[in-house]
Amino acid sequence: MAFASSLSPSYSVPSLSPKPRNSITTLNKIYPFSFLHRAPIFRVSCSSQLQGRDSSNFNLFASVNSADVLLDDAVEQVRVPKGDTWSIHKFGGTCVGTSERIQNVANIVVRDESQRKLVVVSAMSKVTDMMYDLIHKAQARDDSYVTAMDAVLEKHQLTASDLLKGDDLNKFLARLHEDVNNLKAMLRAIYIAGHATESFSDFVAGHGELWSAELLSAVIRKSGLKCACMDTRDVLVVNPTSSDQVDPDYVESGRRLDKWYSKNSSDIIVATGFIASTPENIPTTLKRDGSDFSAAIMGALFKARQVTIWTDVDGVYSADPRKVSEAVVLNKLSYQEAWEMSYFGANVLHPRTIIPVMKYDIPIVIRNIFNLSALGTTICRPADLGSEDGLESAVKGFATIDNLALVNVEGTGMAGVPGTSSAIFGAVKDVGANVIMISQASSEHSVCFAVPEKEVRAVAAALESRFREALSAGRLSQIAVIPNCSILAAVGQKMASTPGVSATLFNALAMANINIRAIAQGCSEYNVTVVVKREDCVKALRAVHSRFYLSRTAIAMGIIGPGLIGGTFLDQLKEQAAVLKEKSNIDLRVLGVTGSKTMLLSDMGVELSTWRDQLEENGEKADMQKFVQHVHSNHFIPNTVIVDCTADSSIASHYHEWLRRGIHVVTPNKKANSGPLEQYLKLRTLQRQSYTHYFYEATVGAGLPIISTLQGLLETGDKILQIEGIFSGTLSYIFNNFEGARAFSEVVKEAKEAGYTEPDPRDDLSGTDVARKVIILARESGLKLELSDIPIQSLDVASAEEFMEQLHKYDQDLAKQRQEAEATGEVLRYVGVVDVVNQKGTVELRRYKKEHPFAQLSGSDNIIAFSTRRYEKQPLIVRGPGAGAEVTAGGVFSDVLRLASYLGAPS
Ligand SMILES: NC(=O)C1=CN([C@@H]2O[C@H](COP(=O)(O)OP(=O)(O)OC[C@H]3O[C@@H](n4cnc5c(N)ncnc54)[C@H](OP(=O)(O)O)[C@@H]3O)[C@@H](O)[C@H]2O)C=CC1
Ligand SMILES: N[C@@H](CC=O)C(=O)O
Ligand code: NA
Repeated sequence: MAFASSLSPSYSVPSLSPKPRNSITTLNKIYPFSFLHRAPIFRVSCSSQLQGRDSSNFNLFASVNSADVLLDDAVEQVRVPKGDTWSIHKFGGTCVGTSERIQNVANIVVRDESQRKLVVVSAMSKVTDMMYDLIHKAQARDDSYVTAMDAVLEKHQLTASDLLKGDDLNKFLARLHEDVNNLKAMLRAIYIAGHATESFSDFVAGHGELWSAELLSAVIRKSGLKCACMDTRDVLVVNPTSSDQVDPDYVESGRRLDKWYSKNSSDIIVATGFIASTPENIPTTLKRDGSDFSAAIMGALFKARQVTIWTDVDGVYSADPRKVSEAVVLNKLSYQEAWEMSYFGANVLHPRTIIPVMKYDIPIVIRNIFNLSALGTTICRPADLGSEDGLESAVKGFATIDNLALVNVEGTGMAGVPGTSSAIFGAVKDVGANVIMISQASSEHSVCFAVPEKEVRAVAAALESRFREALSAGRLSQIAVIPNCSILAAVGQKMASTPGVSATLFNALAMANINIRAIAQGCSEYNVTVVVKREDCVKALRAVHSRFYLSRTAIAMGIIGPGLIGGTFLDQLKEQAAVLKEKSNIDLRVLGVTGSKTMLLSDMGVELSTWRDQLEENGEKADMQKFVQHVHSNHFIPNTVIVDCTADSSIASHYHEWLRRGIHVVTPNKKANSGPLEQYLKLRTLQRQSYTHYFYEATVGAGLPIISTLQGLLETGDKILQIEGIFSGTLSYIFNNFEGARAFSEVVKEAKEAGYTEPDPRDDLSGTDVARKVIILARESGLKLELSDIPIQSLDVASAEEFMEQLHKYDQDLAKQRQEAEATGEVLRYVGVVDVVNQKGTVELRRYKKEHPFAQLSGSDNIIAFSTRRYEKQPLIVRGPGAGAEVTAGGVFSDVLRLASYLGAPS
């Protein structure tokens, strides 16, 4: 028979009768978790349904122990040359997807300088799916299986014609045709029966591997090297288990390997991945990730130097790079770390593929076939991890699982009642649900566990039915379902021995304003698992990733109002950003800049030396919603701050919403804190209740420490009596320079040109700006005042421009007032007073003796005197320039750095 001759003569036709199940029974057995290399810790392997997402992982540990002995025996027995001489490579379907790629694989194998090489190869990409499709079609009595078979034939014919010539090509094509004819006959039988057994399917599907192995070995032989092709069904013997897995029969496989090698001895072997046979010689497969498993088993049987798994990614990432664009490729992972990462959904090796090589400390290297310059990730024993990584790598990676629900079973009747957990999880098992994590506080008042969202309804119903009596008797108070949850797991070998890792993790989550719904940490300490709201999951992942892998503190910034202050702030940031990153580990990224008409958005950070040109040339139409959305969520940095450098009340009215969304706000804009009292109080209440920060130092005295001084006094229990001062840089400048024959209007223009005035200078000259500052300080001191409670003179001019043009009208009146003051040895000063004792605020033009500190100012100086219970006789005085681009932008900048330090940056 053609297919029999193309395979090993020892094969029997797949049997239609049920196969004997010969799995290793490990349930309900206590076994030491021996490979931890630590004090003995015992894990209890209970019912597989209760343990986790892929419950078989846990039982694997038990299998290791039983299989250990067998593997040892097998390896002992194998007489083929073993040890450091062999290197194992595994190439997946995409690596051999085209003729060029197969040639590339052959080149890699030839270049490998190891003395002996065994190459495990998968079917060409898509071929396994095509083969299963043939079977489905035949089963469904769909005639098109014939043309589908021809398509598979053509694919391999074309590939072979590209790669081989002459005899080599003819030999391959002859075999291919023979196989296809046999497969057609077999598919015909399936078509007639309308049914295919699992072994029939496995037999048909496995041809993809046979053909790619034949092709690759022929291509390697082209380079003059001897290369044998191994049909692994002649060697690998496995026992299917009940959980859609197989257990290798190492002893029998070793025996068959010896037999095979005695006939096919070669220093290069290309072996089929994925396929194997049962002890009865019935073709089967190694199931999911089968080719990786084939490579690992071969690695163990040959006691290889290394197993290299070739794939299309640079290695194992510290987090899913689709979710965290700054995820890094990990150089090294321990077997246990790789295990945990894969368990939590990272695209690493399936745990079972690690077991055989782990037994002999054989490193597995994950490499990218499309990027040979990437060194890949080495998965090895903990002792080989090295210590070059430092403290931060106590956590190696983060993984997430979405679409979960938490179930919380709560009640006083649970405490001290043996069997409660068993009853809960027994009910869960009965509905076939898979428990992903469990958490129970030691008070025993509640047990909380996570299950896939799609299973939670059945779980809740089962629990309600199981505990109906307890619920009605009040022994259980509730069975609550918390939907829309995700799991975030931090994985790392060194977590066990590094204090403070959990604290750092939880702190990063708190700083990103993420609420943790449940926590679990197994005693292995290889992972800490938290449950968060699904909508927070990516943000949480980015927050913890950035905390452990990026700078200590990464902050995404959105700058609104790149005018005088905003622009100067961006320039200061440009000068200082690198120093901050290097010295203080603070990464400030401006992801957006917006004015009222145009905005500039960037995913990785606006180039700070060219932002003005970029905004002008590439700016898009300003859209505040899009701007905030971009800065806050469309990136990899967990912390966001919006820096509002406008004087706009409508921008200020967004602060509440931004803070509520976890966006920090820094601003020199006085509108929010001097606007309607009710909104102000709402804002401050929200700020105090959350971990979101709102800093506004530059609203009073520009960069001078006025707000922080007042807050310091109040927080340390001092009692404010009065705050009196010259709060306007503009007016200070004007009165400091309004001397001799100079016109008032001329001095005002100078103040405007120096950048001291408000965007609308009428605010300065009318006293409104000072009144706003008085209100800000009054409210900070606890007074509930509105701006309208402070009488100021209103100016009756249509626009700021018109006002500046008509300034000369004020010259005469002010010149007169000044002369009157001078005549009595006094100067004019515009002062603001917060009278905390009498709960009122005032602004007015006052006269001061020339010796008075308020008369000693120069330039745009502000001077603010705090009279308090502690500073009653001599007030605490802060003095210095209180307006201007550099000092104000500096004040804004230092608020941003204060935020960074609140978010964990070193102080
Ligand atoms: N100058 C100083 O010494 C001090 C100033 N301050 C405060 O700093 C803030 C900025 O002042 P300054 O830089 O001098 O003012 P500018 O007029 O120079 O800049 C204001 C900026 O805000 C932008 N803007 C205005 N409205 C909006 C809006 N609705 N949406 C987006 N952007 C908007 C403007 O953009 P566009 O041009 O596109 O309209 C402009 O870029 C003010 O609140 C001021 O009180 C505080 C302390 C001292
Ligand atoms: N225009 C203001 C600027 C600071 O708040 C002033 O003159 O003080
Ligand atoms: Na200030």
